[in-house]
Amino acid sequence: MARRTIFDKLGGAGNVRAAVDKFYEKILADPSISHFFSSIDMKKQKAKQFQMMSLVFGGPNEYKGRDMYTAHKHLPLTDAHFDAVAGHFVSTLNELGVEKAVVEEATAVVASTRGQVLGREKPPGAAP
Ligand code: HEM
Repeated sequence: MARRTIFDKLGGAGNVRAAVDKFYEKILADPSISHFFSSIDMKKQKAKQFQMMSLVFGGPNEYKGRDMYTAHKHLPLTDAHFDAVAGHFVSTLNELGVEKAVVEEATAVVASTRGQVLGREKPPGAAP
């Protein structure tokens, strides 16, 4: 039997899209982080986030955006910002009724991006 990816376990593209919508509603309603998105085109951002989530969750690889280091290096982000975003991600999946083990697996993938998002780690293959 083929390995089931997190993308499949979440229920495929429709659910991942629903998760992205809910996730952004939470981010935009959170005054500790919403200002980072004030001049961002959320339609494009959601599309990129969808592609990114599909990719990290083992779904179709259609991600055309920048790596996580390059996408965030101009932003003064702290661990608190990262924790806020990661927290909204977990509550989104919980509210959608995603199984606990799948939430944990998906959260571990998001957690693995912390070093690059906060500028501490460069992407693989980057100049030192
Ligand atoms: C938790 C892990 C995170 C992931 C997986 C993630 C993912 C992404 C992706 C896929 C993009 C689009 C990249 C591109 O335009 O090529 C992006 C851009 C962006 N992210 Fe994140 N992000 C994360 C954390 C954060 C945090 C903590 C913040 C701020 C609170 C943030 C704020 C932004 C902003 C403002 C942009 C747009 C940058 C621009 O176009 O100028 N992200 N992120």
